[in-house]
Formats: sequence, structure tokens, C-alpha cells
Amino acid sequence: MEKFDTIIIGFGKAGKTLANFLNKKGETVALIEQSPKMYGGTCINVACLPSKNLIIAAERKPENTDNSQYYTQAVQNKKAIISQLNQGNYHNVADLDKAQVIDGRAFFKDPHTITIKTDSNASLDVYGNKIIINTGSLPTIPEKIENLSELVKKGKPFYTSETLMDEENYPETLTIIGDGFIGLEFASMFNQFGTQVTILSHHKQSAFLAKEDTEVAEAVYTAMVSQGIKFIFEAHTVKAQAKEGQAILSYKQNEEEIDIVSEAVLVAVGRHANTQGLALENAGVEINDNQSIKINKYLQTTQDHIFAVGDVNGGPQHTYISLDDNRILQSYLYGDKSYHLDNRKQTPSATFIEPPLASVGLTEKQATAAGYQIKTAVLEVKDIPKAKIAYRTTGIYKAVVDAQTNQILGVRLFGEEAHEMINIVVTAMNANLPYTDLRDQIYTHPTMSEALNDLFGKIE
Ligand SMILES: Cc1cc2nc3c(=O)[nH]c(=O)nc-3n(C[C@H](O)[C@H](O)[C@H](O)COP(=O)(O)OP(=O)(O)OC[C@H]3O[C@@H](n4cnc5c(N)ncnc54)[C@H](O)[C@@H]3O)c2cc1C
Ligand SMILES: NC(=O)c1ccc[n+]([C@@H]2O[C@H](COP(=O)([O-])OP(=O)(O)OC[C@H]3O[C@@H](n4cnc5c(N)ncnc54)[C@H](O)[C@@H]3O)[C@@H](O)[C@H]2O)c1
Repeated sequence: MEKFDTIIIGFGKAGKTLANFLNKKGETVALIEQSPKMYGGTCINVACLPSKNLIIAAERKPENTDNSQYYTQAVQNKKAIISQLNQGNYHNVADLDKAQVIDGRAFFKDPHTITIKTDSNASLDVYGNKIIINTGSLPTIPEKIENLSELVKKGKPFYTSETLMDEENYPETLTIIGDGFIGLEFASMFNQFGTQVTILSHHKQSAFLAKEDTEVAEAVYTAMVSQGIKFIFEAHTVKAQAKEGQAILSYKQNEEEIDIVSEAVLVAVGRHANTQGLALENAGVEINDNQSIKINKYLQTTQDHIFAVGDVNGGPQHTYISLDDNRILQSYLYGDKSYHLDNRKQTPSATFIEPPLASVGLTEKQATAAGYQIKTAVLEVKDIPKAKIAYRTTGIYKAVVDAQTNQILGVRLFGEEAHEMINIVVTAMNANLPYTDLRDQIYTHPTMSEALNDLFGKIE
């Protein structure tokens, strides 16, 4: 049986970064990936990069273009660029002198032995002094919606984000179950491709984007509705059917059962940690109720030599969090162990809708509930000179600061370039700069970021 200093299960962001780092430290590394289509992991192949490539294509769609042809070409272009990235990612690990990429599905035989099953059903055992689990997450398909999981397995016209992005046929109509990251990004994107989009949301309208400040959530809703996206709140989907190529969803609203028919349905109600099939019980690795792996602040599982990184450990599901998990392991394995989950700094988020929404830190409600005395400011994007000359005036910014210390507690930016601008705010927050530093900074002009002068200038 071949022995490795480290075995990494799954080609995720943390795992591939660690493979490079550990190789540099002189370790032998095996990185096991179940599918060649997934070299580089979820983000590269079926999530962030393909979705953002399609979102950019949708934004750039010229007027008076044939929707169907443009869409098909966009999906084909996406496939081409993703295939290049997949191969680049493969070589970034496979070409290392002490690391190997092994194709196959891995599971634990015992705490140090991993069995790998290949496509041809061959089986190989490998031994690891350390094992890093980086198997990501999978879309959740609600069992209580009759027929849904079988229909999603069959494919067209029922999709997950992954299968929908591979569909080359343009849907005239799309119903999305869920209004989180994926639901909103895909709604915005398909709307721009020309598709008529309806979002079914099980909660009340007042709970829409509940993690954002109310004014900002309302502005996002108003913008998306004015773009032609339809929201149906308090819609409890109960049944799915496929008839003559069309998707039919039945939902209950106020005791009434209503059917909605569309050419495609996207299920986007969250993702759960991918731990099934790893036989973690053979290794004594425990999981939480939501299937994520139990970890301590160093990302160590209930076995000292086994670590869990990325979506599988139940943290926020973003590629940059998986990357940061890699930093924690670098610090633990070869550093002074000073960096861990308890001192992780600000974690921003960006939702790539039109215009983008980006957030960091606390909302006004959260800051008040946490006992802060706060000062707030709101700025409408229509008042920003760059927004005016670019004809991109939709949106609103909100800032919350600590009235006693002037520290920035949270910022929401809904507007052009928000996904880029938020990183300026994060830098200031991580450096514990007072809001006055952003208020008084000299920014280039005309830019969206110079509006931070005005946003923070409104704080009295
Ligand atoms: C549509 C969509 C869009 C997204 N957009 C963004 C975005 O814009 N920005 C952002 O930051 N995040 C985004 N995310 C989230 C992001 O994709 C994930 O948080 C991130 O990819 C998780 O990476 P990871 O390191 O946990 O592992 P992953 O990249 O998920 O890698 C896990 C790998 O393990 C492999 N694997 C699983 N089980 C086994 C096994 N038993 N044996 C061998 N291999 C196995 C899988 O095939 C996979 O390649 C998006 C997600 C989706 C679904
Ligand atoms: N830009 C980004 O960083 C980005 C983009 C896409 C996805 N992601 C990651 O992928 C993960 C999965 O995305 P997601 O959108 O599937 O999950 P999510 O958790 O963001 O949103 C799920 C939504 O579905 C709703 N929901 C749950 N059950 C429902 C039901 N039965 N009927 C109707 N609505 C229901 C929830 O209220 C919630 O609004 C996210 O956690 C996110 O971190 C990140």
C-alpha cells in the first residue's frame, strides 16, 4: 500500500492550495478526485466561475439579439473556458514533484487508510499520516416536495444550478424555488438573457434578504421586480410534475393550491455538506445534525490527524472561506498555530445580481441587538456622479458605525461595482480604521468608490 504524508479527499479550493503548500514543504501528497470533470473543484467547474461567466454574457447581451441563439452560444463559450480552467487546475497539482492526483471516489477504511474506487470499479488503498477532507457540498432537494428528487435526477425540465448551466436550450420561462444566493443570481441572469423568471419563496416578503438592512432588501426587491422578475412569497411548493416537456409546480398559498407551468425549474434552496459515502464512522470522524463534519477552531475533526476544510465543515459556503481554511491549516501544520476560526476577520459576501449587492459586518438591527450605540448613513446611488454618467443609478448604500469608537460595524452596498468596492471597506474594518478614514480618503474620480466619501460623510 502506498504511503503519503498527506491525503486530500476532493479537489476543492483549500485542498488544491494545500497540495501546493505541502509539496513545497517536502511532503508527499495524494489528492483524490472522484471526477475528471471536477479537477479544480466545484467553484471552477460548476459554480462560481461558470455562473459568473454566464452572468457577464447575459449583461453583455446586445439589444435585438435572438435570445435563443445568444444563450446557446453563451453556454457553449462557458463550456470552452471552463474546460481550459479544469485542465489548468489539474496540472497545477499533478505537475508538482511530490504530489499526485488520483482519480476515483474515496472513503475511509480505517482512520489512516483510504479506499479509492475508480470508474472501472477497481479498488486501491492508500495510507495517509494526515488526511484532509475537502469534499464540498451538494444541492439540497426538499423531500417534502412530491416527485421533485426523482425529477431532478432525470434532468430536463428540472434542474440544479449545475445541470441548468450545462443546458444549451434557451428556456422562455423559468421558475426558481428559493431566493438565496443562487436563486437571485440565476433570476437576474436569466432575466437578462430574456427568460421570464418567477421566484417561489416560502417565507413572507418581510423576510426577503433577512440578513440585509431593510432599506437595502427593499431596494433589491424593487429593482428586480422593475426588471421583470416575479416573486411569489409564502408559496409552499408541494408537488412537481413533468408533462410534455413542461415543468409543473404546485404550491400552496393561503390554503389555495396553485399550479405554475414553465419550461424549466431550478431548485435553489441551499446546499448541504457532502459527507455521505465517506464512511466517516470507519475513521471515528463525527458529524453534526446538518451532515457537516464536527471541527475545532483548527479545523481538526474528532480525530487529531484528520481535518475538514471548505463547505464540508459547515462554515459559510464561499470559495474564499475554503481558501481561508487553507490558511488556518498552514498556520496549524507549519506555523505558530496563531490563526484559527476564532480570530478570522471580516467575511464579506457579494451576490452577483444586477446591480450587485455586497455586504460586510452587522446590519443596523444586528448592531443594536448586540448592544452597540450606533450611527447610520444611507446614500442613494442615483446621487453618485459616476452612476449618473454611466446611466447606472439603481441602488442604495448603508453604513452602520459604532457611535462611541467610530469603528465601522457594517456596510451594505447595492449598486454598480459593489462587489469590488466592498473589499475597500473590509480592509478598513480589518485594520480597525475609524469610518472617518474612508470619509476623508482621496479616491480617484469619477468612480463608484469615491461615494464612500459621501456615504460616511452623512454620518453625524
Ligand atoms: C452556482 C453556484 C455559484 C457559486 N458562486 C460563488 C461565488 O460567486 N463566490 C463564492 O465565493 N462562492 C460561490 N459558490 C460557493 C462555492 O462554489 C463553494 O463554497 C466552494 O466551491 C466550496 O469549495 P470546497 O473547497 O468546499 O470544495 P469543492 O470545490 O466543492 O470541491 C469538492 C470536491 O470534492 C470532490 N469529491 C466529493 N466527494 C469525493 C469523494 N468521496 N472522493 C473524491 N472526491 C470527492 C468533488 O467532486 C469536488 O471536486 C457558488 C456555489 C454555487 C453552487
Ligand atoms: N456569490 C456567492 O458567493 C454565491 C453564489 C451562489 C451560491 N453561493 C453559495 O451556495 C450556497 C447555496 O446557495 P443557495 O441559494 O442554494 O442557498 P441559500 O442558503 O443562499 O438560499 C436558500 C434559499 O432558499 C429558501 N428556501 C429554503 N427552502 C425552501 C423551500 N422549500 N421553498 C422555497 N424556498 C426555500 C431559503 O429561505 C433561502 O432564501 C449558499 O450558501 C452560498 O454561500 C454563493
